Amino acid sequence: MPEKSLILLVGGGAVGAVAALNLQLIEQAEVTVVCRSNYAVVSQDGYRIESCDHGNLSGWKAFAVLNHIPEASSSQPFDYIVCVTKNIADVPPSLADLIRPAVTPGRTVVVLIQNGLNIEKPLIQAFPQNIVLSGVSLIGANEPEPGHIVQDFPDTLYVGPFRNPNLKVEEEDAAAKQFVQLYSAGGKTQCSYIADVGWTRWRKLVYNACLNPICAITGLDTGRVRLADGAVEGLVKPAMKEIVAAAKASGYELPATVVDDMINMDPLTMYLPPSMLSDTRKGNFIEYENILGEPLREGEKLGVPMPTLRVLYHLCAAIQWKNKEVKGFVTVPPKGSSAE
Ligand SMILES: NC(=O)C1=CN([C@@H]2O[C@H](COP(=O)(O)OP(=O)(O)OC[C@H]3O[C@@H](n4cnc5c(N)ncnc54)[C@H](OP(=O)(O)O)[C@@H]3O)[C@@H](O)[C@H]2O)C=CC1
Ligand SMILES: CC(C)(CO)C(=O)C(=O)O
Repeated sequence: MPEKSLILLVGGGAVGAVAALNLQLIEQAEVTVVCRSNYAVVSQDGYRIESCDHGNLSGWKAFAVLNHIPEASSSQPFDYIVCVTKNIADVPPSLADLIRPAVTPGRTVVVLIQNGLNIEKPLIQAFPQNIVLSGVSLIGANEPEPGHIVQDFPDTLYVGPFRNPNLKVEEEDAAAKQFVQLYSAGGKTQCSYIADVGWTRWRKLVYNACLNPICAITGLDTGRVRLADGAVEGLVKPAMKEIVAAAKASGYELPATVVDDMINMDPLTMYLPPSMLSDTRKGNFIEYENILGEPLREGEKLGVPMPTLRVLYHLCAAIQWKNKEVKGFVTVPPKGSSAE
């Protein structure tokens, strides 16, 4: 019997719960899930999962559930820390600070199953001797109430290494392939190794940088955006074409059909709420800096005009600010005071 991989999965929400389930399916891995708002229900009753890949499960439990990040153990270090939180770059703590106590330098492989661009940079800077892997997920999953996970769209995960100049390419590739093997072992999901992480991320951004903010701002799911008067021609396609142009300027040629492919990716009548819409509906912070801000900054730096995305970016920034005020991260001068 090969030894089990010790996995800490941080962020036991919609995608994290399904990832934990996949990783623990055939007991090659011992998965400890770190939860926050759903900790009480998940630790007590387990997850209730309605999944197009796994069927209906009631009371599913990972090996362990925690409400804090554990300290790394010298005798039993984590082989992987799989990060499936929303990556909110403009709200502390940073992901690197969050997971730091559990990371064993030079040993733990950090896996980012998160949307967005340049998300690896702070992690490689914080953990220069650790391999950092990219996980680009095409799942459609939500958590309508704590511990209740609904997965409508099959889990397809593309894994590859973010290149860290301090490490050997062969070791990074081997770690990515090993993780693919672990994730796929249960046979319920599509998980593949993809060497070109940049291309995979830019391709996914054609969807996320455009539909996530448009849905979050309008309150419409992707089916309704497709039905709404003029939204696809006037908003979605112009935004997507700006991402395609920014990708090209960054050295990534995307397929000619990518805009239509992304618009039609989920069936219209699935009425899929992208993760950013789920967040605005719950009053959560949104991942707009990594999903929208970073590709916008990359594109504009290279001289690509991106007027649609710039407007979407500022609308998202205003939504984020509204939530920061609600949650006490910013305060406003008292009404009627002379402050500017
Ligand atoms: N949902 C989807 O269909 C898809 C999502 N993605 C990406 O996957 C990532 C995860 O998304 P998703 O699963 O939807 O997000 P969720 O909000 O459903 O889950 C994130 C989980 O992380 C928890 N969390 C956040 N911060 C901490 C912390 N400091 N300590 C412990 N737990 C924490 C959250 O807790 P709390 O509830 O307290 O906030 C929540 O349970 C994102 O990057 C998203 O863009 C990619 C493809 C599809
Ligand atoms: C595109 C989608 C729905 C999953 O593939 C996603 O990435 C999200 O909800 O953020």
